[in-house]
Parts: sequence; structure tokens; C-alpha cells
Amino acid sequence: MARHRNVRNRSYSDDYDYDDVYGHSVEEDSCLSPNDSSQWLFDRTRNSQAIAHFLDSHDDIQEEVEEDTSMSSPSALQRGESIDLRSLDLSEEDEAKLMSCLDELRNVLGDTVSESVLIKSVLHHKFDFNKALDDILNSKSKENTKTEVPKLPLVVIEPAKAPVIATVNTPKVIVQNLEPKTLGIIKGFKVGKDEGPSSRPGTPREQSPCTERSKEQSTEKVKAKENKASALSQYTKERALDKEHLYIVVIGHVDAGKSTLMGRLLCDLGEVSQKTLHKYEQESKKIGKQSFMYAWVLDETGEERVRGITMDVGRAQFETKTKKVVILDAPGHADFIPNMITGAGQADVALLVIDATRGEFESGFDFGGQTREHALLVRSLGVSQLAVAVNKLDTSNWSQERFDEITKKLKAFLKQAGFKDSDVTYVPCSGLNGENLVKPPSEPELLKWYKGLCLLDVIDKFSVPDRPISKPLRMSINDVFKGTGSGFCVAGRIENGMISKGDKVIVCPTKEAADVRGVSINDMSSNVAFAGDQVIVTLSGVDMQNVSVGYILSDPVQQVPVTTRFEARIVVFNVKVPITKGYPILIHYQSLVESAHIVKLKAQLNKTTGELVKKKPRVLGNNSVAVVEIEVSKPICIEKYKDVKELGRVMLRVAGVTIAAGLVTDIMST
Ligand SMILES: Nc1nc2c(ncn2[C@@H]2O[C@H](COP(=O)(O)OP(=O)(O)OP(=O)(O)O)[C@@H](O)[C@H]2O)c(=O)[nH]1
Repeated sequence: MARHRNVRNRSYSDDYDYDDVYGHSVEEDSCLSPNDSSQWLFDRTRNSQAIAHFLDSHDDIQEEVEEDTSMSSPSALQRGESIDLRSLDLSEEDEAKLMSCLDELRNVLGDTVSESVLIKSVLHHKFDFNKALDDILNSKSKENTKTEVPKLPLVVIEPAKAPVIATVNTPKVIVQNLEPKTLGIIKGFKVGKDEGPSSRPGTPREQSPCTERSKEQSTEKVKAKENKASALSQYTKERALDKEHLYIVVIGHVDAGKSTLMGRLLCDLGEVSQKTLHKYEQESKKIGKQSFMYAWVLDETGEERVRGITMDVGRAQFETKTKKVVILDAPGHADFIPNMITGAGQADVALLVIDATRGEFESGFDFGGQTREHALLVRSLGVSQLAVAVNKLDTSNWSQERFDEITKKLKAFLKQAGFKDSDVTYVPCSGLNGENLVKPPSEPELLKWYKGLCLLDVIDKFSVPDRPISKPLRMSINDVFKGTGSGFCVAGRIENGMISKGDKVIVCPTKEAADVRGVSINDMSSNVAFAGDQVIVTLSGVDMQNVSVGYILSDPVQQVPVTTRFEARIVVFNVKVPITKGYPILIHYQSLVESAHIVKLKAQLNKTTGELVKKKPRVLGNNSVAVVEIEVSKPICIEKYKDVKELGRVMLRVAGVTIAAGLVTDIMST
């Protein structure tokens, strides 16, 4: 039942216009059609290749010529020549050496020489960077002498100022007819800061940096393989006898009874002592809120208790027959949707709580309440399995008719939102009475018609998604706080890989190294944690002031990309003003909320087939699907959806309304 985030210190002023109408972000006519959702929304149960296929199927979308003239220049065409290295049949070490030499050559030559020429030269000179460069420059020089273009100035690179070139037995290298861009690259190279002492003019190198780096790279590859094998064996060792871990986010309209339902479930499972419950009963009575006594199990702060609403994500845990379950009780109030998104971003599955009271279901569903928005948000964030608790059915005397009326409406909507019928289970219950929660119903009226499972058994039946434990570490940070010992703590979810006590990690986007001093899962100290776990990690070696919510702990070698600009395929839910170039938005990404702009509308796609409809559309309206480029005000860590699904999704919000969901398709280097 740990809770660390202090929502009261967060400023929502940018995100929310309090005079605005809440809950109107997803109107009935702007929901995703089944076709849209099947393309756009990640389905954990679906073959991942299907999504990959979709992501890869529009690689041909390019900027139009007038904006991106480089596309037609010879260098860009040359850049486009790609050679499949596998066809060269090199050993792993040689492949790494080749890649390293190519990188070095491109640093010097930019895009002026085609990849095939570079590869040929590197292979010919047996990965000797200096010889390969010399060869290319000499032949280029000869070429240029043949085809003289007098307009461009002759550039002379003095050997003394160009360390690596000077190692070649040529006193002066004359480069003609180079484009200014290329000259800039050569100038940058002249500075030669990264060159070691052996690169001084005239000093023969014992070993070129290229060869050293290629060795390092091949060692890294071997290490990565070893890490993968050790991650798998460690996982088997640590978790073989353990129950599967499952994270459930509890969502639904404000006052649907989410906290009461979960509080009661925990009490009935014996997770809350009688003494504590008695205390809650007495204290809630004192302030005239006795009906909230079970909700107090999860609503822990004074403000939440006095106001009778959940503000931050409450956490608690319990066990079913086959699972260790962590519940994330999300706030229902529209003001706290960013917190709800944080909770949903950490969940495997969702429990949607519906208030069955006549008039209440309707206001939560029909009149722009949070039922629809929450369901759409979790689906867009990758959750595909849902249990629907038709709660407070005691207020309708356990009427089957009322239950059917509600489930019929929900089924139609959830299908539109992208949930498969077979992945959604409906359970009639009452959180306040404890009816049909942890044991079969006892209420005679309910017994007359309900033959299904109780809520606990429905939760037990959820399937746990695959955990990418052998991939490089990615842990998204959703809280930073001072622990009891030395160092400080970060809380969050491990999206990829594993983390152990004693590990070195990189805090991104600031790229500071830190040491892992301790790991705890669900408040229990542990030596190691794996993908899918929510953990608290104690860090040292980095200043707490330099670590923030929304940062990522990354593998030191295979680091998470950091950028201010990325491309995403978005589906637009509902916009009052159509999206145009320059459109300001807030990006919600894991726990991060960052201001951003849509800087390019690259293409509009067919909602059903995903085919290109229009290049560079001027506007995007409701229900459209498009490829856009987004620029964030500060550098953020982000992954392509096809690489790390959990870190490849973004939500776009404006003035407290979710206007679109997107999958990251490309990351621009900054
Ligand atoms: N009759 C009846 N009332 C219930 C039931 N469950 C909850 N309530 C009442 O509904 C009110 C709201 O309950 P909460 O548990 O705070 O609702 P919530 O969905 O967690 O609220 P937020 O998180 O603030 O959106 C309280 O007064 C509860 O006593 C139920 O099964 N039957």
C-alpha cells in the first residue's frame, strides 16, 4: 500500500482549464472503430508480428520535395544505398570492425562517398581505417581533377591540422569540389579531440582507434549475449516457484465505488486487520463519511479522505490462487487523469468499475463521464484484457434487467474501443456489501440468475503478458524520494530487462551514471527485479536533484534514445480545433507530461487499410489517422513502438482533453 507521489506538489495549471467541460474528450461519434483500433492499438494477445507488419508497411512516406530538397541531392541518394552486411558473410568480429570503420569514415567524409565504396575500401585494406581513408581521398582527388568544377574553391587541409590524414604518407591532401556541408565535417574532424596521442602527425599508430572500437563492440555483443542468457537463468531461478505477478489498474467514473470495492476485497481477504478497519470506521464516522470507510484503505491521505475522492494512484496487493496481484487504484475525477494515465501505463490488465445505480451509470457513460475516456485510454496504452465490475447493484435490488441493460451498452462501446468480446468479463457485485467479491454470491435475488465467477476468480483468470526480461534495461521513473538510508529512491516499473543490487545504470535523458544500492519489490527487499515488476530502487553516485519523474534508468551500454523530436502515427479522437502545423499539445508519456508542438503533418492514412491517403495534409480532423512529427520542449527518453512497446506510446492532450493517441515510429537525432 505504498504511495509516494505527492500530487499536491504537481502543477496542473497548464494541463487543465478548470472552467472547461470535463469528460467530453471522447464523444460517441469519435470512438475508434474496430478497424481503427485493431490497427492502432497494441493487443498483447495478438501476434506481435501483426503490429510490426503494420508499422513497417508505410516506410515509403516521405516529405515532399519543396520542403526536403536534400532528398533529391546526390548525397542523399547515395545515403539511400544500403548494403545487407549479412551478404558479405563476415564473422561477428569483422562485422563489428567494419561498422566501426564505416562510422569513422562517415565522420570524415559525410555522405559524399557511397556506402558500397566505403565498404569496398575498408575490406580491401583489411579494416585499416587510415589506409581506407587515404585510398578514398586519393581516388576522389583524382576524380575531381578530371571533372573540374571551377566555381567551388580549392580547399587545402594542412597535415598538421588534420591528424589522421597526416598519418597518411601524403604531405598535403587536396580536396576539391566538396559541398560546404562536407567541408564542415572535415573541419570538425580537424579538431581531432577524440584522437589519442598516437594520432599525432607523423606518429604511426600501433592500433587504429577503429580496430580498438571494433574490439570493444564485439566484446559488447558477447556481453549482451551473456547477459541475455544470465537474465533468463536468473529469472527461472528466482521466480520458478513464485506465483505470477499481475498489475491491475482500477478505473471508472468518479464515485463508481472503485476504492470501496478494492478496500472491501482486501478486508475480506484478510489483508487489512480488524483493528485498522475499526479505526477507519470510527474516524470516518467522526467526519460524517462512514460510507467511505472501506475506501480509506486505499485513499490514505487526509485530503482524499476529507474530500471523499481519490487523487493519486493508490496501491495494494493480494494473492489469488495462481497470482500475486498488485492493484493500482486510479482516481476517477477528470482533474486527475494524468495520474490515471500513470497508473494505466504500469498495468497489465484493467478493472472497469461501473455504478449500476439508475442515473449514475448514465451520467458516467452517456453524458461524457470518465467511463468512456478511461476505457479508451487504457486500450490506447496497451491494455487488452478487461474485467467490468457492475457495482452497487444492491441499489437496483440485484435486477438482472438492469445488469443486462448496462452490459449491452458497454459491450457495443468496448468493441468499438478495440476490446475483443472474449477479453472482457462482466461481474455483478457490491463493494459496500462485499457481495460476489471473494466468494460466490449469497444474495438470493442475484443467485436466481447469476451463475458466473466471483470477482476474485475473474482476476485469477487474467493471463499474464510476456515479460521482455532479456532485453536491455529500461525502467520508467514515476517517483523520486528520500529513503531512510543513504542515497535516495526512485520508484517505477521495469519495462525491459532486469536490475540487480550492485548494477551500474545510466539516468536518462541526463545520462549520469548511478549505482544501484538496493532493490525492493512490493515493499520487500530483493536482490533482483525483472521486466514487469514495479520496484523501488535505491541509487547513489548521482544527485537526487538531477533525477525527475519521467526519467528512465537505462542499460549503460544499450542506452535509451534521447531526443526532442520524434515521428508518431496518431489516431485523433476528438479535437475542437483541427490539428494544423504548429499545434501546441501536452505529451503524456509514462509519468512524463511535457509541452510539445506538432511540427509536421507528414501524411494522412486510410483508417481501415493504413494506406497513404494524402501527403502533407494541411489539417487533421476528428477520427483521422496520420503520421506527424512532434517536437518536445525538452529532451525526453523515448523508444520506437516496434522496439519497446511500453515506451513507444504517447497520449496527446490539450486543455484537459485527450485529443489523440500515438505510436512512436521514428526518433530524430538532435
Ligand atoms: N450502495 C452502494 N454504495 C457504494 C457501493 N460501493 C461504493 N459505494 C459508495 O459510493 C461512494 C463512492 O465510493 P468510492 O469508493 O469513494 O468511489 P471511487 O470510485 O473510488 O471514487 P473516486 O476514486 O474519487 O472516483 C461512497 O459513498 C461509497 O460508500 C456499493 O456497492 N453499494
